[in-house]
Amino acid sequence: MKIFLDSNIPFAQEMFSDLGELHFFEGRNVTAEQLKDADALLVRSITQVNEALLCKNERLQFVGTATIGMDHIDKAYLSSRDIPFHSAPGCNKESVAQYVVSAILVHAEKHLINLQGKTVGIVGAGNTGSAVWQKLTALGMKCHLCDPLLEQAGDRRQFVDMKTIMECDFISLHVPLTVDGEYATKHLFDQQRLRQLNQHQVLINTSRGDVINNQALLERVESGSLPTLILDVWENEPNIEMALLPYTDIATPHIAGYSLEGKANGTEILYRALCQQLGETPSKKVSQFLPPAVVDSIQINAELNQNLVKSLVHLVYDVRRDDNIFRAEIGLPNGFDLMRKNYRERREFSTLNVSLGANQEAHLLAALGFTIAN
Ligand SMILES: NC(=O)C1=CN([C@@H]2O[C@H](COP(=O)(O)OP(=O)(O)OC[C@H]3O[C@@H](n4cnc5c(N)ncnc54)[C@H](O)[C@@H]3O)[C@@H](O)[C@H]2O)C=CC1
Ligand SMILES: O=C(O)C(=O)[C@H](O)COP(=O)(O)O
Repeated sequence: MKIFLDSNIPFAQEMFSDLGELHFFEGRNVTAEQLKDADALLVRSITQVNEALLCKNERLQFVGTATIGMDHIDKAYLSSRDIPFHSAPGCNKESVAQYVVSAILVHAEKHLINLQGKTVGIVGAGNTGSAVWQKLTALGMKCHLCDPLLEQAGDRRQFVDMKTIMECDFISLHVPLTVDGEYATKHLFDQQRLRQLNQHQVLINTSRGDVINNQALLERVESGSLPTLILDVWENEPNIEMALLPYTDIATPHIAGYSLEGKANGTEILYRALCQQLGETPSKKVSQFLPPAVVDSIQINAELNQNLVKSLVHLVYDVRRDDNIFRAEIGLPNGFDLMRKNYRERREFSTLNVSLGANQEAHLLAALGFTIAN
C-alpha cells in the first residue's frame, strides 16, 4: 500500500511505516500528479482535498486529516467516490485551551485584572470549547456557552444566546468554519457584531480565520477604541492582512493546537483508523515516541493564587514566546508557513507533575490539565 502523507505529520515514520510505503509531500503545494498512485492520503489542514487534487487518482481507499477542523475536505466528493474519510476529533483541544489560558493570564497580568468573576463567552461548546470552559471556570471566571446546535440536539448544559456572549468581558471562538445553514460561522463576527465590541472587551479567535471578517475588523480597529485582540487564525492564511498586526495584543501563526501531544494525538487517531480499515490490530501508541519534558516536576509550597498559577502555566507554555516570534518573522518570505513548519517543541501542562502541600487546591491545577503528584 502506498501511503502519501504531509511531511508536517509528526511520528509518521514511527507509526505508519509497518502499514505501507510512505511518501511525504509539502501540504501547501501537493499536486494531483503527485498523488495519482496513493492508496491512502493523510493530510493536515493546509491541503484542500477535493476533485481537483484527486482527479488523477483512481485507487484511493482512505483519506485522513490529523486535525480537528475539516473545512479543507470536500466530504461530499469523497463520499461520491466511496472513499472513507477520518478526522481527529479533539486531538489538540487541550493545546488550544492551554493557549487560551496563557493568553488570558498574560492579559490579566498586563492590565492588573483579577479574573475571579470576570465573564467569558465561549462560542462553540464542542471538544475545545468545553476544555476552555473547564479551565477558565477553574480559574474562577464565569463562563457562558453558546452552541445552538448542541442545545437543539438536547445537550443539557446551560446555554446563552449571542446577545449575552457580546456582553462578556472575554469572548473566545471555538466553532468549525461552515458556510451553509442557519448557524453558518463564516463571518459570524461581521461588521455589525464587531461594532458592538468596546475597548474593555477581549476577543480571542483560535478557530478559523474566516469566522471573523478581517476587513471589517480592520475598519473597526482603525476607527479607535478597539477591543483587545488575540488572534491565532486569520483570513487568507498564509497571506494574512498585515495591517491588523499593530492592533493585536497577541498574534500567532495558527499554532494554538501545536503542542507536541496535540499533533501526536492526531497522528495516532489516523493510525488507528487506518489499521482498522486494513484489518490490522494497532500495536503502537504514539506516547512511546514522545521525548521527556524539559521540566517534569515541581513542588509548590505556597497557597495558590492567580499569580502563582500564571507562573506554573508559563513554566510549561507562555504564548508570548509565539507572539514575539510572529512579530519578528511574519515579514520574512514565506514567514507564516515557516514559523509553523519550524515550530519549537511545545508540551502540554500534563507533562508537569505538581506536588502540593496538604489542603492545597489540587482540583484547580488538575482542571487546568497539570498532573498532580501523589
Ligand atoms: N487554532 C488551532 O490550532 C485549532 C483550531 N481548531 C478549530 O476549532 C474548531 C472547533 O474545535 P472543536 O471544539 O474541537 O470542534 P467540535 O466539533 O468538537 O465543536 C465545535 C462546536 O461548535 C458548534 N457550532 C457550530 N456552529 C456554531 C455556531 N454558529 N454558534 C455556536 N456554536 C456553533 C458545534 O455545534 C460544535 O458543538 C475546529 O473546527 C477547528 O476549526 C481546532 C484545533 C486547533
Ligand atoms: O486541528 C485543527 O483543526 C487545526 O487547526 C490544526 O492545529 C492546524 O494545524 P495544521 O493542520 O495546519 O498543521
